Amino acid sequence: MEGVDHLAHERNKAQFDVAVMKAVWAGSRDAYELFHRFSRLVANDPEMFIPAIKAQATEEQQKQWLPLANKMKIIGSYTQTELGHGSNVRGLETTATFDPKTDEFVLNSPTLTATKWWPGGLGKIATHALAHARLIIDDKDYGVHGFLVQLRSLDDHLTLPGITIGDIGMKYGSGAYNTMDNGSLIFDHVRIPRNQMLMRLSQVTREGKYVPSNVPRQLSYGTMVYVRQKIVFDASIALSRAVCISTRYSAVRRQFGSHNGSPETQVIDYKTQQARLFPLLASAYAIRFVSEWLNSFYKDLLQRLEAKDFSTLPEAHACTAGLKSITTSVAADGIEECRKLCGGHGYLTSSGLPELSAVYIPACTYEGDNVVMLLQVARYLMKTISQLKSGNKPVGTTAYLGRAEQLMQYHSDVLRAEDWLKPNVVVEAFEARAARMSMACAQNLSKFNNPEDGFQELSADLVEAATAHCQLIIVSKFIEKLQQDIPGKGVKEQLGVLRSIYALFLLHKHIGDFLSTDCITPKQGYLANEQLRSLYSQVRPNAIALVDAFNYTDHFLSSVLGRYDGNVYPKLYEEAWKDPLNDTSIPDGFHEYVQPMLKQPLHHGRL
Ligand SMILES: CCCCCCCCCCCCCCCCCC(=O)SCCNC(=O)CCNC(=O)[C@H](O)C(C)(C)COP(=O)(O)OP(=O)(O)OC[C@H]1O[C@@H](n2cnc3c(N)ncnc32)[C@H](O)[C@@H]1OP(=O)(O)O
Ligand SMILES: Cc1cc2nc3c(=O)[nH]c(=O)nc-3n(C[C@H](O)[C@H](O)[C@H](O)COP(=O)(O)OP(=O)(O)OC[C@H]3O[C@@H](n4cnc5c(N)ncnc54)[C@H](O)[C@@H]3O)c2cc1C
Repeated sequence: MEGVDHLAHERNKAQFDVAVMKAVWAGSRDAYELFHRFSRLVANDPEMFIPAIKAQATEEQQKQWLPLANKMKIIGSYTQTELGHGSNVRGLETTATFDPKTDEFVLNSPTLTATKWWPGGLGKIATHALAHARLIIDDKDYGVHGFLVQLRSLDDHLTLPGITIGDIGMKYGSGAYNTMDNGSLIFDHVRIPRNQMLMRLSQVTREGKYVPSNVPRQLSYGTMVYVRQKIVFDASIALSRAVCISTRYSAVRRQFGSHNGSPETQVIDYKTQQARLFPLLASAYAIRFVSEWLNSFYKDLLQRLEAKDFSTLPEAHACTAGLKSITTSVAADGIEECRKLCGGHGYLTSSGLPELSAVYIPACTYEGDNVVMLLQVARYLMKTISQLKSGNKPVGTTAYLGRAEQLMQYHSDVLRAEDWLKPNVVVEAFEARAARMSMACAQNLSKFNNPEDGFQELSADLVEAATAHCQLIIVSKFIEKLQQDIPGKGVKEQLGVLRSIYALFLLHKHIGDFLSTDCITPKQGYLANEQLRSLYSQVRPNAIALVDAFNYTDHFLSSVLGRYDGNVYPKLYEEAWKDPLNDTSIPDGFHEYVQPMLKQPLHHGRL
């Protein structure tokens, strides 16, 4: 039935002010208003190229290139990865050799594996590339630097001499990511003026002298820090979108449990459905709040960099790399779980979930493979621990390691299930687990003569320690969020329930870590699980309102199952009838191929 809200009875159960929760989810009332207006107007517009120019170009270069890029007079592609190397940026093979006679750089791809491979926009549309290449002067290799290279004519869009470009072909699934022209590029001695090397961090003079910067060389990786923190925000959108679909559908879908003609049970009332769905709902909120914090940390970093204060750069790298890894993995796995939570209909394109999954899963790989990113966090943790001996007091997200001695003595004092609702009880357990896992790695590393050998050998443990550290950050930031003044009837209470679900679900999932590090006893683990079950019951009446608070339009969700009005079945049927296969009752090829088979005479005794 059109116009009827089939989920109204669910919305009436809500015990909190949904309008206020919408503003909390959006970040502020203003952000909510803005999102509300614009989400109805615009689609996602991924940035690549422009942040890199801002980070790596001199002011003069920015004045020349940014207006062109902003006004779309040129279209840029962030061209870093090659066929042979993606994670190992220092291993890139493309060369940019300085020619002092002509005051130019000569870009060249010396091997097949030096072919640029993957950059978005490169295959068909980009006019320019921010190409990463090894700077060579007088046969000396100065490592990877960024160069602005024109690829195609601005008159007829044909590729310029010495440049071979193609699209790298179809990607996973048949979905929207295939509309992105990820490309391949070979340079054959392509010349560009010297001033097209991005020279904010280091310069090459007219005489061919390399002038290294007096700022950390890691600043050249600044674009990745910027994009990774944006990806954390995107993870909250992708996961919440899938959770919204599967929560609404779980309230509509009924299976079993009818007594004397009463309606069957809504699948959202099955405890197994709740135990799979509600941690994802809580994770969406948790990722949202940590992304809010990460963004403010990043803005603070930018202000410091302006003032030549580089002190928080290593932490910013560790946080953006680690949170990018954890949140994209949770979102990608969560989307797949949401598909399963919708049963068979979840596999239909019209559910919106297969498309969302196919588009989202590469987030675990692009902008840094998730395992490689966690290894970067582990390096940061090991470095922090190694500096404890010299009296360096860690700050920020590693401050707890400064209390390592105390945390090594910690034993949880939880006696009753409700004790697990206390934020300090949860934080202490997560801190102790993370500290003990990192300290154990550091201790094992010290047994190796060569630290790099040790790092390789222990890398699986190091990844787990880094995971524990990142989960501690997310739990802590959720708790800090709730220390803010949040108005609105019941809003803070609901967020408190979600915070506890998020933390206790992680504890349940990683119970092996908590037990093997002796932070909690098996009995305390059991009590945490008992508390978790009761939290699921508390979230149940609010589930629909909590996903309504994401404020997603039906257009944005693109899902028959996730419709706001819950009118699923008629729309599912209607959608199926739009399939071109249903345009005719007899399929193409039937008369040529199938009918002759059907008309073959049956021989006696055999088919
Ligand atoms: C249905 C419709 C649906 C619609 C939804 C639509 C949604 C669509 C969304 C689409 C978005 C698409 C976007 C795609 C963008 C992809 C772009 C890319 O992948 S571009 C390509 C991206 N490519 C990648 O991400 C490559 C990944 N690889 C890397 O990042 C690096 O090579 C590495 C870090 C792994 C190693 O590097 P290496 O040099 O060997 O490093 P060492 O270990 O030797 O460390 C040296 C020192 O540097 C330090 N440091 C390191 N990094 C940073 C940093 N960022 N900052 C600061 N510092 C950093 C490090 O801590 C260490 O410090 P210290 O100890 O000395 O103090
Ligand atoms: C959809 C998509 C869009 C992209 N867009 C762009 C773009 O616009 N511009 C651009 O330049 N690039 C782009 N990329 C490339 C992307 O950044 C790289 O693919 C990514 O950084 C991973 O690098 P890789 O492919 O070399 O993986 P590899 O490093 O080869 O990873 C393969 C396996 O090796 C493991 N591994 C690698 N190193 C280590 C290590 N040190 N220790 C332990 N395990 C390790 C990884 O965990 C992984 O399991 C894109 C990629 C995709 C999928």
